[in-house]
Amino acid sequence: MGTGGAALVAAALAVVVVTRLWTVLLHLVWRPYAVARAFARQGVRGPPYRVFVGNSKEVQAMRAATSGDTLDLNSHDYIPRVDVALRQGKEVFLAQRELQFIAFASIYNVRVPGMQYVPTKANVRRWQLERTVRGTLMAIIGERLAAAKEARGYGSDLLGLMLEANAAGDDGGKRQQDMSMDEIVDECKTFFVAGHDTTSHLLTWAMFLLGTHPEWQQRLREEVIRECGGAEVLLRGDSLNKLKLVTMVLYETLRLYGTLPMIARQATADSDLCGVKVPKGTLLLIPIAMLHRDEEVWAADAGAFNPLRFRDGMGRAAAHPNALLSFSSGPRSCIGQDFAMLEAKATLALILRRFAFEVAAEYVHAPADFLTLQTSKGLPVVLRLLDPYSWQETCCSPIGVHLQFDDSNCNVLSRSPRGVHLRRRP
Ligand code: HEM
Repeated sequence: MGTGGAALVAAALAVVVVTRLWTVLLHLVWRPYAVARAFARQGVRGPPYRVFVGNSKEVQAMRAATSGDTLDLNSHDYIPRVDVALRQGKEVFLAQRELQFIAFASIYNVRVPGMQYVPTKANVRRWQLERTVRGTLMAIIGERLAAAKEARGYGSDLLGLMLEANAAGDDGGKRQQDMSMDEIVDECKTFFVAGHDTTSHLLTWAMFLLGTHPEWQQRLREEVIRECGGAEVLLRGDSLNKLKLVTMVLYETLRLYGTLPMIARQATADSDLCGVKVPKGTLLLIPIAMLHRDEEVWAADAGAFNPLRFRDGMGRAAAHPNALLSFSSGPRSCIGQDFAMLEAKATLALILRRFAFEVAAEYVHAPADFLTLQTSKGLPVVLRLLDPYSWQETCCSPIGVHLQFDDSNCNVLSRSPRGVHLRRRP
């Protein structure tokens, strides 16, 4: 290559480097400061932004400071434990009563652009897991495609419908509803994650609340037996739909211990949120758990377990009909909410018909936010078998169980005079 060629390559490289540098500066310096200034002018303030780390360090320090705290069993105020940034936001929120939302420009982990491509230990593990997930899903899809070739069809479930949409795209003309294989794999991943942990945590927290409120547990048991019959009767969808008290308890569980304590939305255009100007691209964190404890919306007993607030339905439980945000709201709300509620009702009905239960003494009440709201060390409960005729406790010894609602994650920890102990696999 001549001198001219080398100069050309160097110039091209320089253009690429300068463009990249400009983008990095824009994202890491100019934009965060501009957004923080824009919000500050409107009265929404937080700790000052620092290049690269934002407010992550403050958030991490505050989370670390509260991680050892445990709560009283009657306290449902885990906000300071799981999101101390929200507590700080609450101060801003309260100080600026006229404002209707809190904006956070910080995220917990520092995100350096391009870092996701660096083979760090965590990234290598992530890549491995992604390969495994994709491989497993593609194997399932492969079986369906093979079955379809034998003219047995794609199946009538969600995967079958998506594969049909994929095949429809094979005839050349692309339609809006056609799906690529990558889109199908992504949808499957979403459903695996969104459809499993969420319901299992809802059930765990419902068991916690019923285990600490025996009077409600008994009311629910009576309702289940009245509407669905005893343990020997098969559960039916129509009888599950009649379980009003169970539904009320599940809503109250979702309010106090909703699986997703916070969701995020990005402004796709410059917007006006109740008088606060939100610039395009701003990431807004919606602190669901905190909103669910707002006394102006949920009444003075917002911090207490009171399923009766839902006696006239979800829409009338609070000052705003859409106040319960556990499944989010609007066009991107949870697609599986009816299914989740039915699943939870059926599981609770099965348990309530067979067992009386209480939270074991060794339980540590320290809800933790690992993307979903979880118990820190499982939920040890003591189950007492009920006599199927009298609904009284039998004379069998109680069984101590670590509940996880996921048998693939449980194993027998020990057998003790009190029964079998199960614990989550590491
Ligand atoms: C108690 C159980 C559940 C809770 C609390 C819950 C909560 C939520 C929330 C809050 C969202 C919105 C997330 C966001 O916008 O960032 C969501 C979305 C979603 N959920 Fe659920 N969910 C539950 C169960 C399920 C189940 C059982 C399924 C599937 C069978 C499911 C599938 C989905 C899907 C696919 C989305 C994404 C919808 C979209 O983006 O358009 N969820 N869920």
